[in-house]
Amino acid sequence: MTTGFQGSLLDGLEGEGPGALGSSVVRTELAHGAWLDLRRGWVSGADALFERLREVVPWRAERREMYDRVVDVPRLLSFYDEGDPSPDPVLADVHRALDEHYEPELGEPFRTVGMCLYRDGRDSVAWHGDTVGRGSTHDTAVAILSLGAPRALLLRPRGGGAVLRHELGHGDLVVMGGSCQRTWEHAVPKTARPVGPRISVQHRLRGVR
Ligand SMILES: O=C(O)CCC(=O)C(=O)O
Ligand SMILES: [Fe+2]
Repeated sequence: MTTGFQGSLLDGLEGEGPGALGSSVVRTELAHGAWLDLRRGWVSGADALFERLREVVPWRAERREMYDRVVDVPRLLSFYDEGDPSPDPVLADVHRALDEHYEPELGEPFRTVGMCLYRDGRDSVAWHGDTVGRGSTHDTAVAILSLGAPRALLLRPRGGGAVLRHELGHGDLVVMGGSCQRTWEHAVPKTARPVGPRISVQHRLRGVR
């Protein structure tokens, strides 16, 4: 095994790609008009897809200003803008399947694909909402495919309240919808546990980052 995480033995037997969505998607209504959809094990062949993306995606390290210092962003990033070709045919299928399921509800397709590579437990994303652009004022949706080692996605209401925790990995789909980006925050915290790498693939609507 070269992936550094424990892949499922069954993974890939049914062929690679997204499975059904439909009634296999479990929606949880959250407070303040937010909702969260979860579809475990949505993409089969997730190990192979993970390996290909790790190879072919042009991962970038970024530095950001934090208060009076410039710090390393603790994860690698890549961004595919509207119209950019997908780096992998399975990801193109994923995008199509998301649109088939969600466009009737959202009234528009997913347009951009952001990717994060969490190299190990020291990589993370701090509490935030995806509020650059429309997400700060309008309902939106962010659909995230998780590949590789499971990591916790945390959610908390902005006004304070209990933290929700979902371990995501290995082909799981999570979709944050409704007011989630402006009324809740999410994070992938660092962990001291020895964990392998994880890739998250975030699909967003036009004008949302
Ligand atoms: O890696 C994830 O699942 C979340 C990433 C995220 O929140 C973001 O890039 O805005
Ligand atoms: Fe985010």
